[in-house]
Amino acid sequence: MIKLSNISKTFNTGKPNEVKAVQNLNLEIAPQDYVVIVGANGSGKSTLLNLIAGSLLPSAGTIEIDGQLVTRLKDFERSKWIARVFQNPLSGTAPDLTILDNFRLAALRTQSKDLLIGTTAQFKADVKDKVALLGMGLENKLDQDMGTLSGGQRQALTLMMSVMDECKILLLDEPTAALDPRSADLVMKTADRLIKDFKLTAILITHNLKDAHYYGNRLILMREGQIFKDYSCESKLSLTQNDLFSWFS
Ligand SMILES: Nc1ncnc2c1ncn2[C@@H]1O[C@H](COP(=O)(O)OP(=O)(O)OP(=O)(O)O)[C@@H](O)[C@H]1O
Repeated sequence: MIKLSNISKTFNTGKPNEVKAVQNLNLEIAPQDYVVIVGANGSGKSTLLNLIAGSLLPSAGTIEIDGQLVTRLKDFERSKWIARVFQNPLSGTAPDLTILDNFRLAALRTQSKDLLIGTTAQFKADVKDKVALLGMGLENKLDQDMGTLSGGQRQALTLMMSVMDECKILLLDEPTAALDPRSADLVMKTADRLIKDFKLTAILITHNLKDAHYYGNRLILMREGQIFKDYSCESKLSLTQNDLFSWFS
C-alpha cells in the first residue's frame, strides 16, 4: 500500500517564480492496483511520481509504503520497493553494453551487496527465460549491444529489468511518449502483462487517452497539483473515451 497524506511540493518558495506543483494531496493506492494518471501539462503528474519515487522530497506531508514512513528517504533508499521506467528509452539502459550486461547492472543496482551477482550461468539462464517472455526473440541476442535495438525493444527490456528487481511498485512516466504507435502498443501490452504476472502495484502517467481508458483499474485526473477526479474500477468502466477527451476541451 502507498499512502500519501497532505503532500505538497512547492518549487522556488518565496521567490517570484514560486510554483505550487502539488498541493495538499491525499492518495491511497492498494496493492496490485494499476492507477493511470492523466492531466494537462504542468498539472503536477511527474512531480507526484517523483515524490513517490523519492527523487523529490515533499515540502509538507508524509509518504508511507507498506506501512513504513519513507517521506525523507531518497530514491535509492526506496529502490527495494520501487522500479521506474521513463519516457526516453535511452535513459533506462546503457547503449554500449550488451543486453545481458544491462541486466547485470540492473541487478547490481538493487542487490549491491553481492558483487558476484550476474556472473553465474544461472543468472544468464534466468535472464534468457525472462527475456523470452517478451516474445520478441531477444533471448537469442543477449550478447548484442543495447544501442543497436529499437526504442520499443529497449523499453520492453527496461520493463523486464524492472520486474526482475523483485520490486513491488512500478512507476511508468509516459513510457511510450517517444515511440511510434506500433512500438507504443507493444510496450503498453507488455507492461500490462508484466504488472499482472508479477502482481505489481503500478502507476502510469500518460497523455494517450485511449491507453488511459483501456489500461488500469483506477483513473485519476490531476489539475493544478490536486486530484480533480478519481475513478475506481467500477466507475471507470462507465466512462467512454469521449468523456476523457471532454476533460481536456
Ligand atoms: N524542478 C522544478 N523547478 C521548478 N519548477 C518545477 C520543477 N519541476 C516542475 N516544476 C513546475 O511544477 C509544475 C508541475 O510540473 P510537472 O512536471 O509535475 O507537471 P506534469 O503534469 O508532469 O506536466 P507534463 O504533462 O508537461 O509532463 C509546472 O508548473 C512545472 O513548471
